[in-house]
Amino acid sequence: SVPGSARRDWKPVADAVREEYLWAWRQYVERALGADHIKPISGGREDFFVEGHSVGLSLVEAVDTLWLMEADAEVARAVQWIVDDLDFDVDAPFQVFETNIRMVGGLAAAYHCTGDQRLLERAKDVADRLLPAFTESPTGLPYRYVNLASGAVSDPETNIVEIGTYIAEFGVLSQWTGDNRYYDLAKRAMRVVYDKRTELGLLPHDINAETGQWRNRQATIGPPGDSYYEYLWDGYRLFGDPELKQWYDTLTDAILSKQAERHDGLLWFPQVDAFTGEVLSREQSVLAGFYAGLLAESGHVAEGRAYHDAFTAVQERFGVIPTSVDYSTMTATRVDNALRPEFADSALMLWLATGDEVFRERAHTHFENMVATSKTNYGFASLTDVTATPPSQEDTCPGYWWSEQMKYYWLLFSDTPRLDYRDNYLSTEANLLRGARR
Ligand SMILES: O=C1NC[C@H](CO)[C@@H](O)[C@@H]1O
Ligand SMILES: [Ca+2]
Repeated sequence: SVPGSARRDWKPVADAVREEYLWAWRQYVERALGADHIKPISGGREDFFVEGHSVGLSLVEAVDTLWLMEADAEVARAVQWIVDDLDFDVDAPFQVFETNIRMVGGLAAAYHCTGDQRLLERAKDVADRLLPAFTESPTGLPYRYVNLASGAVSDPETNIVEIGTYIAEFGVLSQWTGDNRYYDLAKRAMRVVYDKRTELGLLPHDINAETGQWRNRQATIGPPGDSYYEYLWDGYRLFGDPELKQWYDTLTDAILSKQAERHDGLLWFPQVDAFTGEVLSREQSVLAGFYAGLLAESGHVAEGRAYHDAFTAVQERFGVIPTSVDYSTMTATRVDNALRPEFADSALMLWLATGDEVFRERAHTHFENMVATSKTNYGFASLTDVTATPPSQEDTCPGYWWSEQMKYYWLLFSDTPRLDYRDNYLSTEANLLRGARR
């Protein structure tokens, strides 16, 4: 670690993060309370899951972040809205994966931080409405959509992210309620996928939930492969399940030996044919950046550092990392960026794993560039073109902004007493499910 004298005082940066966040929260409460999204340029409201029916997504995503920032009056306001106005009895199909990581996860984190039993009840309520997607499936691979009121399921044409990103949220529900159904259904879906790995130990990413047949050949650690791998490790970390660790290690060894390559001295993870190993694409999604943190957390620190170095080169080139780049030419293949948090996610994970100040410096740049390009009238806006001067904004702010990068910056710079920095767990949506210090 850095000798005391060289260690920078990050408190002013922590104060700036908290000030920006509480300013954005005030705009949301005044103009869009209960909306899934605020429209940050116009101050309007926007639905995320179902057109015409918001379920307070940004508010639910914000609760644990507000709590970690010791904004207790704002926490109380948010909890009051959840108790009084949040209703999941909506006769419409909700995407099972997004509803889990955002709503189940957000409510579970709010309960973990506040201890308010009513929040656990709401987390269980919405999780129970998702279960038919698993129990109605002939293979155990969940359907993509479920009607929260009728339980009708739909869309078996799914992928390993939407099949395998449940065990963290479902597992703590099983732990906190004593009902193992949640854990067992989440783990079974992961096992079915793992048992279909190819001879090379790689996974394609698209699969039919009714037939169990792969629908593509490409393997990726980016979307829609990413959080399947993440949750194998997370399930082991949270619940000590040795099978999940064995599955994770087997797949990760295959990825590191067959799905990684050096280019201009930087480490990258191309898309490859899962059956032959042939490189199919050298495009890298900004979402793949989470993998640097996962590698570091799971004992592959050198590779994690090297992959974060690669994305740092992209951040240094573009200022704000484009949605995807071709790393063989370092050109943007998609110039937008929907306020994606992954670079900051893995910066926090790498800092926790190594104590190396360089990750706080990189995250500080990420924060400053985000404020400089996304801040607008009533909040922070996604960007439609990071290469424009100035970058052009879109009148929308994604729900994960309230849960992810602002929380990562706060934890990196504040040294808040509300987090156990040695033993904690943040889900793929940065929902705090372990390590709150009340
Ligand atoms: O796992 C996820 N994928 C996409 C979003 C962030 O880019 C967010 O919902 C979450 O981090
Ligand atoms: Ca994530």
